[in-house]
Amino acid sequence: MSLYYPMMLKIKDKLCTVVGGGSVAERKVATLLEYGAIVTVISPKLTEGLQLLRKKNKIFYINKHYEVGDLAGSYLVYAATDDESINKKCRNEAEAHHILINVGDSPELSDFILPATIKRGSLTIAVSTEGKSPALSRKIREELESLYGEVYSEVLDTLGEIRVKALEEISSPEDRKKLFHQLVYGVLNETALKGEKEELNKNMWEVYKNFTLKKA
Ligand SMILES: C[C@@]1(CC(=O)O)c2cc3[nH]c(cc4nc(cc5[nH]c(cc(n2)[C@H]1CCC(=O)O)[C@@](C)(CC(=O)O)[C@@H]5CCC(=O)O)C(CC(=O)O)=C4CCC(=O)O)c(CCC(=O)O)c3CC(=O)O
Ligand SMILES: NC(=O)C1=CN([C@@H]2O[C@H](COP(=O)(O)OP(=O)(O)OC[C@H]3O[C@@H](n4cnc5c(N)ncnc54)[C@H](O)[C@@H]3O)[C@@H](O)[C@H]2O)C=CC1
Repeated sequence: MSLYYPMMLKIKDKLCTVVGGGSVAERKVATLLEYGAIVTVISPKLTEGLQLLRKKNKIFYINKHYEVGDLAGSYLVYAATDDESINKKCRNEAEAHHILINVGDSPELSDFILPATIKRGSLTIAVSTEGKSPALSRKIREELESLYGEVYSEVLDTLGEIRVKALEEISSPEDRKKLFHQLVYGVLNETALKGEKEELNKNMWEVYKNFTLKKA
């Protein structure tokens, strides 16, 4: 049985707290900001990277050691100090108030863990090992990166546009499914993906046109 339930979480404008100001905290802060969270860091020390974010007003900073009560109002928390007992205290407070927490030194104590991810526009590919081997997650991420290149960002936008149009213009769900499979399995072969993006977009729309003509 899987211990961690995979899902995509919206954290834009949510209050997220990171306890600790080291390199692990810095990495976690970076992803939180990337996804639009409002980030507070609690730590007596900050890395240079975090100090820079503070100067640019990208994060709120509370210069102190963690104390029980500091997590009040948080939606999500990272306990990323180098002190196991402090991380556990954070875990206890979060648990008591139903706040989602990731404990940097303990997948077991974490409500959620981070996968290794690839972003290509709207496409996200995530790899996780239930915390058994972050190094393997990283290796698989690197392998998938060359398989799913930047071109997928545009491909996906076009697929999305075609899908919106198809939902309006093709009434049968069976037919729509056939079309989407033709697009995904047929047009997106290796040679097409290595060619010109314009050509690929044109071909996808061509498939759509031919499909609707045949059905008309
Ligand atoms: C449980 C988890 C908690 C969490 O969510 O943070 C966790 C925990 C720990 N990682 C540790 C070490 C390393 N972490 C990495 C890399 C990444 N770690 C990430 C996630 C996770 N790490 C979660 C589980 C992910 C899963 O299920 O697979 C990635 C995928 C995503 C990210 O962090 O954003 C990112 C790759 C990003 C990328 O490149 O794509 C490397 C590799 C490297 O740097 O080359 C090493 C050194 C090699 C090694 O240890 O494998 C240690 C210290 C162990 C020690 O003390 O020795 C702990 C603590 C522990 O295990 O107790
Ligand atoms: N999840 C992951 O991907 C990884 C997790 N780790 C684990 O994460 C932890 C942190 O690692 P690093 O960032 O490298 O450590 P670090 O030593 O660089 O940073 C620790 C930070 O915690 C702060 N801190 C210490 N006591 C505190 C307290 N009472 N309240 C608030 N802040 C406090 C320190 O000021 C410092 O900024 C370690 O336990 C390590 O095992 C390590 C590597 C990867």
